[in-house]
Amino acid sequence: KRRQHQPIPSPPGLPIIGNLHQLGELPHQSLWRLSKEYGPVMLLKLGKVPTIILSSSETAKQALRDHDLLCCSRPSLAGGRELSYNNRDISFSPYNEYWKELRKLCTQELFSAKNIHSTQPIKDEEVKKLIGSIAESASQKTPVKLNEKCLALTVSIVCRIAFGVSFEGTVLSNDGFNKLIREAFEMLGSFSASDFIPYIGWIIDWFTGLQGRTEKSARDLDAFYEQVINLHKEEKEVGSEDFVDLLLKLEKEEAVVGNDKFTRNNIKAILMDILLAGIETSAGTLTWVMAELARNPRVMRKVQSEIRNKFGKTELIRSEDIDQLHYMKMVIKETWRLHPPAPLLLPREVMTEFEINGYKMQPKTQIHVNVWAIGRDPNTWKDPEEFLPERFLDSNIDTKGQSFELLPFGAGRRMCPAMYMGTAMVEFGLANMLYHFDWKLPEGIAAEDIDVEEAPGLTVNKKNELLLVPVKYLGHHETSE
Ligand code: HEM
Repeated sequence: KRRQHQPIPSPPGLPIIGNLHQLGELPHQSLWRLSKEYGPVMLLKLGKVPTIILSSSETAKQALRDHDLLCCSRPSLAGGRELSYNNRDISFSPYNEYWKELRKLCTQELFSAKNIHSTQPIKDEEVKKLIGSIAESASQKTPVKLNEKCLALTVSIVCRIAFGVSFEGTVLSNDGFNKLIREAFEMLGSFSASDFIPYIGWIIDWFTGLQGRTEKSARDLDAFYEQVINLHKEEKEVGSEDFVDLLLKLEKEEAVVGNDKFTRNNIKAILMDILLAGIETSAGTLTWVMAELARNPRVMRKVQSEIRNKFGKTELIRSEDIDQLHYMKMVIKETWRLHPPAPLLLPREVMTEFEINGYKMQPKTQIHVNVWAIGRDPNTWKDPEEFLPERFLDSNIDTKGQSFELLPFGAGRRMCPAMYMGTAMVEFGLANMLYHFDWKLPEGIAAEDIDVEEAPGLTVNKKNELLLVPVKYLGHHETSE
C-alpha cells in the first residue's frame, strides 16, 4: 500500500527503443544482472511496450498463483504469429474459449497418463535404438555427440507418439530437421523490433534479416506438416487412429472450437506446438544433465551406483521402475534449477489491473518470469552456483507449479500441459543412458573444461557440442558411495 504510487524501478532507456538494447543475446542473463540493481519487480520499456520482469520466487507466486486469472493471456508477437498460423496453437493463443477447448482436447488425447502409459512400447523401442547406436561408438571407442543423440531420441519419440509417423520417413534429413527446429526457436526467442517500435520496427527487422528468416522458417515447417498430414490421408483400420487423425476428423466435420472453424491451419498450428514445445525442451534437459554429470564426477558415480545397485543386470530400466530412482530425480531437478529450458517462460499479458509488491500492473503490460534468475537467487538457494542435487534431500520442492523456487514448467493456467510426458521421456532416456554406459571425457579434456555456455533462443540449450566417450557397462555391481 505504502508503495502504491511509487514508480516501478526501471533502468534508464533510450528514446524510441527504450531498453531493447540492454537485452543482449541472452536476455535472461542480462535481465538477471539488471535485477540485482533494480530488484525483483522491474519495469522495462521494450520500444513502446511496458514489460515487467519478475526475478524472485515471491513475486512469481503473486503473478502466477495469486493473480493468475488476471494475467494469463499472451501478447500477440510477430514471430509467434507467423509460426502459429495467427496464434491458432495453444502456446501463443490469447486466453479465450478457443485456447481452453484446445488445451483440454490435447490434455485428454495426448498428454494424459493413459496415453503416456499406452505409448510405452514406442519409447522402449526408441530408447533401445539409442542404446544400440551408442554401443557402436563404445565398441569403436569414439566420442558421442550427446546433443545430437538426445535430440534424435526426443524427435523420434514425439514424432511417433504425436504425429504417428516415424521421423525417418519424412522429407527432412536428420541434420536438416535439427537446424529447422533450432532456427524456429531462435526466431521465437528474438525480440522483434516490429513488436515494439510502431511504424518503423518492421524496417529494422527487414534490415537485420529477422523477417526473412522467420518467413522461411514458417515455410519449411509448413512443408513438414503437409507431409505428416498427407501420410495420414491413407485409409486407417478402425481403432488405429492417432492424434493427427483426430485433428483431421475435426477438420472434416468443420467443427467449431471456441469461435474458430477448425481448418487445416488449426491442425498445423497444433503440430507446430508439439514439435517446438516438446522436442527441444526434453532434449535440452537431457544434454544439460549429461554436461553437469561430466563436470561433477562425484555426482555421476553416485547416480550410476543408485541405478545399477537397484536393478542389477537388466536389458532395459523399465519406465515403471523409475520412481525408485530418488537421487536421479534430484539430479534432474538440480539441472532444471540451473538450466531451465525456457528461462523466461513464455510472456504473459495483463488483462485486468492488479498489484505485485504494491506496484500496479497495468492492462496490456507484458510479464516475463525469469526462472533462470530465481534458480540462482542467493535468498532462496545456498551456494546457488554449485551443482548439488543433495539440496533436494528432505525437501518438498517439486516441479508441479506449486514451488515457486523451481519452475521449469511454469505455473498456473499457462503451465506446461505436458509436464508428465516431458518428465517421463527425460527420466526414461537418462536412466538407460546412465545404466548402460560409463561416460569418459575425451583425451586431454578435464571435467572443468566442460563449459555451460548457452545458445540463444526461446529455449536455451548448450551452445557447444557435448562430446563424451561411452564405455559399455558389463553388469557387475558398483559399490555405492
Ligand atoms: C522437459 C520437458 C518440457 C519442459 C521443461 C517444458 C516447459 C514448458 C514451459 C516453461 C512452458 C511455458 C509455461 C508458462 O508460460 O508458464 C511450456 C508450455 C507448453 N508446453 Fe512444455 N515443456 C516440456 C515438454 C513439453 C512437451 C513434451 C510438450 C508436447 C508434446 C509440451 C507442450 C507445451 C505446450 C502446448 C505449452 C503451452 C501451454 C499454454 O500456453 O497454455 N511441453 N512448457
